[in-house]
Amino acid sequence: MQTNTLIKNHYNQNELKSVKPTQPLFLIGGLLFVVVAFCIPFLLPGGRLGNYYMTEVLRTTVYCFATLGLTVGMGYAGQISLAQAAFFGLGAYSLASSTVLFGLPYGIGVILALLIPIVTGLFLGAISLRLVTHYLALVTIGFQIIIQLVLHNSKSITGGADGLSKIPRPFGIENATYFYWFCLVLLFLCILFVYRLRKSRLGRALLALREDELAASAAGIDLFKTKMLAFSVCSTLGGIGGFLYASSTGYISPDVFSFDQSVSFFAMLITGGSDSIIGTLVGTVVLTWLPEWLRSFKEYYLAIYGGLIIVFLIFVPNGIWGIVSDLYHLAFKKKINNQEKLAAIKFVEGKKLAYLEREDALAKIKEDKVIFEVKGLKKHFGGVKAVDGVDFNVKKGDIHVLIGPNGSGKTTVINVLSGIYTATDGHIKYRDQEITNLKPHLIVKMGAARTFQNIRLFPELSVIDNVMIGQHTRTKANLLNIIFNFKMRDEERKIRARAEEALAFVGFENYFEKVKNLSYGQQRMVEIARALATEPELLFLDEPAAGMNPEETQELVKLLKRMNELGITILLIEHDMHLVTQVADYVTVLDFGKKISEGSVGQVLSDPEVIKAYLGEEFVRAEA
Ligand SMILES: Nc1ncnc2c1ncn2[C@@H]1O[C@H](COP(=O)(O)OP(=O)(O)OP(=O)(O)O)[C@@H](O)[C@H]1O
Repeated sequence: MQTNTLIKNHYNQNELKSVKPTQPLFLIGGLLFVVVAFCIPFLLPGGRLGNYYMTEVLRTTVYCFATLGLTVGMGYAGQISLAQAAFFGLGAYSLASSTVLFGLPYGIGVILALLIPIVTGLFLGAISLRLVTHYLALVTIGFQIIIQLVLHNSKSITGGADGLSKIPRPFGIENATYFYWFCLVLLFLCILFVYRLRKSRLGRALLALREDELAASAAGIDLFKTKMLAFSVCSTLGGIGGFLYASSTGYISPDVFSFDQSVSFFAMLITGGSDSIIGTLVGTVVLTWLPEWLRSFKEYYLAIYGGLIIVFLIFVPNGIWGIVSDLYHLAFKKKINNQEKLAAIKFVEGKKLAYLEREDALAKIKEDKVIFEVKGLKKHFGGVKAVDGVDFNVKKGDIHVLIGPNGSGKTTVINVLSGIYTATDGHIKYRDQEITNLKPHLIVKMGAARTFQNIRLFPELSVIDNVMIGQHTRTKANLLNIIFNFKMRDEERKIRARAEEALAFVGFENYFEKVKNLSYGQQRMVEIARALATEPELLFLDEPAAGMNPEETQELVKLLKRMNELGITILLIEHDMHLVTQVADYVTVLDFGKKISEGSVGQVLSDPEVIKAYLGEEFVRAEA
C-alpha cells in the first residue's frame, strides 16, 4: 500500500471537518463596509445632533486603527497587549506636542507620531521577548501605566493634566465630513496592508508564532524579528489612530489614554473576533456605540454594558465574526465538503520533489564525506547528565540512526544539534562550519530541518499554511514588498507550488483542512512535508514511527528511502529495530548519555554491550 493509500484510508476513517476558504465572505463584508462607511455622513440627522453623531463616527473610525493594530499583535501573533491606549496616546501627543507646544509643521508631527510609537513598541517587544500569556499581559499593563504617568507629569512636553488644545488638522481640513473621509481613506490603506500582511510569508510567521514558538523556530522563523514585527505594526497602527484622534477632537488630555481605554480596545478585538479584520472593525463599532444605545437605561447602563461584554466573551469566544463565519459555513457546508474531498484527496503516485532534486543525488553521494560532526557533546540539566561527551559523524547521503534505551539522551542530542537546547560543552560542525548553539532558524537556513517526537504543528492553521511556513527561510518578501505589493505574487506562487509539491510527495494535494482535525498519521506526514519545504540537505527525524501500526511503518520506510534518494542525509532516532535494519546505513548507540557503540547495523546488533544495554537476548534470538 502506498503512502497515499494510507492517507486516503485515514481520511475515510475520520470524517474530517472541512475548513473552507473565507475569501467570498471577506469580499462581501468588505464591499458592504466600504459603501456604508462612505455614506454615513449622508445618513446622519442634521443640526447639533448631527454634529454629535459625526464626532462619535470619527471617534469610532480612529479607534479602528488601534484595534486593527491589535489584530496583528494579538490576533495574528498571539502577543497579549493591554497597552494599546498607551501607543494611541503616544501618537496623539507626538502630533499635539510638536505642533501646539513646539510649533513644528503638521508633517513633522505625523512623522513623530509614527516614529515614537514604533520605537517604544520595539522597546516593549524587546524587554518582553521571552514572556508569554499573563506575564506578557502584566508587563504591558505596567508599560501602559508608566506612559500615562509620563503624560500626566511631563508638563513641559505634554501640557500635564490640563492637556493640549487647538490641535490642527491636516491640509487645514476643518469640515468634519471631509476629515472623516480622509481618515477613512487612511483606514482602508491600513486594512489593505494588514490583509496583505496576513497573506504573506511574514503573516504566516506571525500566525506560527501564535500557535507554537518552538515549532515556528524549528520551521525556520526568526522569533526575535517576528515578535518585533508584531509589536511594531501593532504600535504604529495605534499611533496613527492616536494622531488622527488628536486632530479630530482638537483637544487631548492624559485621561483619554488610560488603562481603561486599553481594556476597551482589548474587548473590541475579542468581541469582534480577534484574528479577523472585519471582526475587529465590527467589534470596534459595536462597543463604541453600545453605551450610546444603552443610554436609556440611565444609571444602569455601565453595569449592563460590562455584563453584556462578560456574557459575550464567555459564550461567544470567537466573537461576532466567528458566529457570522460559522453560519456561512453551515449554509454552504455540503458543497464545500464535496469540493474539499475532490481537492484534498487526489490520489498521487510516485510524486517527485523537483526543487529538492540535486545534481549530487544518492547515486553520486555515497562518498564517505562527513557533513555533520559532533565532538564531546554534553548537555546537563542540573545534576542530570542527559548527554555526556558524545562523539559521532554523519556522512553525506547516509541514513544514520541513533538508538538506545528510553532516557539515554537521543532526543536531547537532536535538540542540541537543531539549536533548541544550548550545549553544556562540545562542538557541532555542519559542512565544516561551527554551528554549536546557533539559533534554530539559522540551522534550518543552513539546510538542516527537523521533526519532533511529539508532533509539533500549527493546529489552528490549514495543512497548506503549515507547509508553506516551511518555505520561510527560502523566501524574501519584506514589509516594503507587502506595502507596495512588489514581487509578492511570484514569490507567493512559488511558496504555494513548493508546499503543494512537498505535500504531494508525502500523500496530500491541495489540502485546506485544519491540522488539528487530522489523524495522528496524517499529522506526521504534514510535519515531514513542512520539514521538506525548508529545502533541507539534512533531516533530523525524532521517532517518526512512534504510534504507527506495522503497515504504516512500512509506508514510512518507503518514504525515508524516497527522501534519501533525493540526496537528503537523515539522522533518525528510532526504537523500531525492524525499521532500523531496513533503512540504516550507520548506527550510533547511546546509553546513559554516552555512546556505547557504533557501526553498520550488523556490527551494532552483534555488539554484546548493545545487546546487554538495549536489545536484550530475546531480540537476538528472534533475529537469528
Ligand atoms: N528539559 C529537560 N529538563 C530536565 N531533564 C531533561 C530535559 N530533557 C530531557 N531530560 C532528561 O534527560 C534524559 C534524557 O532524555 P531524552 O529525552 O533525551 O532521552 P531519549 O533517549 O530521547 O528517551 P526516549 O527514547 O524515551 O525518547 C532523561 O533523564 C530526561 O529526563
